[in-house]
Amino acid sequence: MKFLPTAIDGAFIVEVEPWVDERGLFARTFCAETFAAQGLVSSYPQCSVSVNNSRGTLRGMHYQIAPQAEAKLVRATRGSVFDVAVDLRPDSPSYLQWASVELSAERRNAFAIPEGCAHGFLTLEHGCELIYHLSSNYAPDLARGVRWDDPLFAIDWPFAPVVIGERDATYPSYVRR
Ligand SMILES: Cc1cn([C@H]2C[C@H](O)[C@@H](COP(=O)(O)OP(=O)(O)O[C@H]3O[C@H](C)C(=O)[C@H](O)[C@H]3O)O2)c(=O)[nH]c1=O
Repeated sequence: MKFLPTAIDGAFIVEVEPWVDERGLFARTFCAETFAAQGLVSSYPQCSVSVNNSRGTLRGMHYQIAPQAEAKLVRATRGSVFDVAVDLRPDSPSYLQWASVELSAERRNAFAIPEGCAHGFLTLEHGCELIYHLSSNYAPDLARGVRWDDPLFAIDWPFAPVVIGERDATYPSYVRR
């Protein structure tokens, strides 16, 4: 695996290094020891799948607050998405900055996002599926969100969402801490 740094401190794009032969390929997508050596969370007790029917579906920007903040390892297993994280850690050198990566089933890449960052994505084609590895259990009472179009972050989305849920469309503007 290759770990590519991003604009967010502690967030990395994870690229696979496949072994290719006449049968196809095999690639390692996670290794606790390697992730820990990279300073990444190496334990993900929950995994989830996200199925998105239409191109232009936006989910986010979500995060959980302490004591169940989530580190996330996100990958696309069908299609491709514009995947985004925003740093909401006031003590971080990249506070309020965002980073994006095109995750796709074809590239088999992933986005490793630390605790304290909001996450969201915009699907770039119909029928996109994502797999999430999460470092904390789901805690709806601790779930929070920020606006995908908050001018404070100024995320440069490739195009406006076509499908977005009521909750995601109505988060309040973020207040700098
Ligand atoms: C996130 C989650 C949801 N649920 C239940 C709660 C709802 O009844 C249903 C749909 O949840 P929600 O609308 O919050 O799903 P998304 O909008 O896709 O949320 C996710 O999308 C953004 C982009 C993320 O980064 C998070 O992983 C997560 O917040 O699944 C669970 O049971 N467990 C979970 O971990």
